[in-house]
Amino acid sequence: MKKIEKLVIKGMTRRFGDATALHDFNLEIAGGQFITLLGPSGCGKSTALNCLAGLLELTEGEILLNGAPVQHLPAEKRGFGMVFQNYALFPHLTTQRNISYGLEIRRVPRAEREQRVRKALNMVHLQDFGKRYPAQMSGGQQQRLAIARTIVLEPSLLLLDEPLSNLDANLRNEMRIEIKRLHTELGLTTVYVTHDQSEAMSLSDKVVVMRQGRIEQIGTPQEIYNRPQSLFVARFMGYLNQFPGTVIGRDGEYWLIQTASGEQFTASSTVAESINWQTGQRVLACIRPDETLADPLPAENHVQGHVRLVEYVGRAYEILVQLADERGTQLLVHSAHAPEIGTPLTFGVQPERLLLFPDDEMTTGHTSAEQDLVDVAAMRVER
Ligand SMILES: Nc1ncnc2c1ncn2[C@@H]1O[C@H](COP(=O)(O)OP(=O)(O)OP(=O)(O)O)[C@@H](O)[C@H]1O
Repeated sequence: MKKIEKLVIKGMTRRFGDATALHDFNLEIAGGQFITLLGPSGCGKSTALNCLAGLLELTEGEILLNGAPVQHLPAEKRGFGMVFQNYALFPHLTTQRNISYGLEIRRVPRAEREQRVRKALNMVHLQDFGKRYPAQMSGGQQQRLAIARTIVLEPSLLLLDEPLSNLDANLRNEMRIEIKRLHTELGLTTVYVTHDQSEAMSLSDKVVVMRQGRIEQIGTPQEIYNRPQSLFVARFMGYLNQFPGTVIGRDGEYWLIQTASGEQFTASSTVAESINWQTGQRVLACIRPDETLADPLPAENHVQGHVRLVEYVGRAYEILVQLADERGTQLLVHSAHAPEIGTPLTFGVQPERLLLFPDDEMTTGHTSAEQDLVDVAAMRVER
């Protein structure tokens, strides 16, 4: 199979009638990389993957495999392997036959076939399950079989569409490690679709965050996590707390903001347009709950409120803090200690972890699918 040196996707667009499911998708993938497409339901992740796989025709754009266009090739001629969310196993074939089927179609000689099936079974730790039928195996085993069936064909590109979504939390973690191991050991190039940010963070060399059929941000997990370039990406990365303020000045790389109740904070911004911000710019200041500091309290950037709820979330207490502002803002804070309900609480946040985004309709207007995400955040705060 042709190894990937470079896969370049240029202006990939897919429309269904009047609706654009994918718009001007551009991405470069180097051989050996693990790429994740991350975003909420309906943002176009599967459409992008299916276009890459050759299961959907592109309305516009190009896919260049080592410089040669492949967008007009049928799926089977691209040499890519796809693992589907529902596994798509053959129920009437044993594990061995499920794996060997693709090799039979390709007329691989019997001896080589048997040897490759054995190797694939070992690779996914299913060597003792060769004679079982899919219905006789657990969800995790079926998932491993789906992967084995694909990698036995030595695909130049492995495409995985939410492969862990049908598994319970423990198995998901186990299989996540398994997928990364196979990717590394076999030197695969992988494109993985998920709506789970922790999966994207732990697996990827590069994360592509998508929203409404468009790419919102591309970066390493560290870049996406620490330097989200829009409020949408920030929320997706767990910056659930937000409160409004106004820019009142600049201090080197930091911004000085003031809330409606007169408190001042030093904060950062990862948004490119922030270089044009003037005094008076309305902003939303965002903090991840696990980046708030109640004990020890930092020297500056203090927020004061009252404890409304306390919940142990393992390693820390998650505290719902009610601020005294007229908007009734509630924030989630993490602390090593559990305070009494109703008591005052002061916490702080380091200026580089308090991120500012423009507070306008463009950044706060959400589609219904995105609203689900926002609702999840809101639900946590409403408890
Ligand atoms: N065959 C189709 N006909 C019409 N619209 C479609 C079709 N397939 C997808 N869409 C639309 O395109 C958009 C993107 O869908 P897609 O399945 O790519 O999203 P997704 O991010 O993979 O979502 P999920 O995580 O829910 O699978 C959605 O609005 C969807 O309704």
